[in-house]
Amino acid sequence: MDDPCRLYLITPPVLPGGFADQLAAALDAGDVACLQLRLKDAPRDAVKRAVEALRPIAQARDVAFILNDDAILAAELGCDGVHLGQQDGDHAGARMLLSGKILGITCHDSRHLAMLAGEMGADYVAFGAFFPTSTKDAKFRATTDLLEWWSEIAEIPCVAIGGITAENCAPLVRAGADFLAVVGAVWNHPDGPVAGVRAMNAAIAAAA
Ligand SMILES: Cc1ncc(COP(=O)(O)OP(=O)(O)O)c(N)n1
Ligand SMILES: Cc1nc(C(=O)O)sc1CCOP(=O)(O)O
Ligand SMILES: [Mg+2]
Repeated sequence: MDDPCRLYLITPPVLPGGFADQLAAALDAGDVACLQLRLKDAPRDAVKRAVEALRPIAQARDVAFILNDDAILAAELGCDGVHLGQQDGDHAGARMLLSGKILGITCHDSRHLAMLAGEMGADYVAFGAFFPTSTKDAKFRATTDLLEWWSEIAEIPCVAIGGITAENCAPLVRAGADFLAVVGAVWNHPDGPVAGVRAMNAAIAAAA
């Protein structure tokens, strides 16, 4: 049997006050495979301080701590890996720098980019956006046939991202997504992030 689909949590783009406590409670609320720190446009020092505060919270719970965009900082600060987009520098260099750590690569809606990422040694490929999202101005739209195709031909896990919620995730799970990456479904959940993690886990389990 295939490994079950799991939740991949990404931080809000700007961290609110008291975020460390919110994060600990969210990670204690249910299964979370990875936490990605994604602070767009924050100065390097602020990212560094956030890694130092949040990495121990994730790692103490066996949640892989992934840094967005910056392979050098990820290596320097003891992160479990890095997530790189197509404009985020040298993927092959990051693979060498972070040997033994997790390297995830954004592949948008592209089979070609996914094949290249796989050949280069990525630990996962990410496809998206699957749904409209207010978290970022997503320029690409992916569909479930991409997840079905990738699951058929590749051993490397795939992540689905973009506008995913407990209400709309079932087709992605059934199409073979190994991970569902979310921001808003957890941090903007009307009943708070603990309820968001519980709702996502319940929806993933129900879809499987
Ligand atoms: C798991 C995951 N998938 C995709 C992305 C998007 O990465 P990128 O295209 O580099 O865009 P930014 O996140 O840097 O705005 C991601 N971060 N995580
Ligand atoms: C960071 C990111 N990358 C995307 C892509 O399509 O590559 S969509 C996205 C935003 C994910 O946030 P939410 O779960 O709130 O939609
Ligand atoms: Mg990026």
